[in-house]
Amino acid sequence: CRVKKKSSKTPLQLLLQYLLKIFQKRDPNQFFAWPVSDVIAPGYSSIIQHPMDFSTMKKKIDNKDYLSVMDFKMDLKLMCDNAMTYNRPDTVYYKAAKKMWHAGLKLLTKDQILGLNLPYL
Ligand SMILES: COc1ccc(OC)c(-c2cc(C(C)=O)n3cccnc23)c1
Repeated sequence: CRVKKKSSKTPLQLLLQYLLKIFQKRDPNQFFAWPVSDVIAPGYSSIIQHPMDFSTMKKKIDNKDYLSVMDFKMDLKLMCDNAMTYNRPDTVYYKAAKKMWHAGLKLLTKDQILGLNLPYL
C-alpha cells in the first residue's frame, strides 16, 4: 500500500515560507539566492565562517530547524552581515545587503507580523 507522505506544514513553517518569499522578491538579481562560491568571490570561504543564503534558509524551514521567527531573523542578519563583511561599501552586494537588512528590521517585528492577514495567525 502507498504510504501517504505527510507534507502538512506547521503554522510557523507557513509563516516563515511567506516571509522568505517577501525577502526573495527584494533580491531580483538573486545575489542571495544561492551560496556564494569562491569562484565568483575569491577567498570567500576563508573570510566568511558561517555562510547563509535563501536556499539554505528554505531548507532550514522545511527541516523545522527554526523554532521561532527570531531564529529566522538571525539567519537573515547573518546573510546580510556576511555580504557587508566580504564586500566593500561601494559594491552592489554591500548596498543590497544593507537594504535587505533594513527591510528585515522593519518587517520582522511582532506588530508587523501580527498585522499580516494570514489565516493561520
Ligand atoms: C553577478 O551575479 C551573481 C550571481 C550570484 C551571486 O551569488 C549567489 C553573486 C554574488 C553574491 C555575492 C554576495 C552575496 O556577497 N557576491 C559577492 C561577490 C561576487 N559575486 C557575488 C553574483
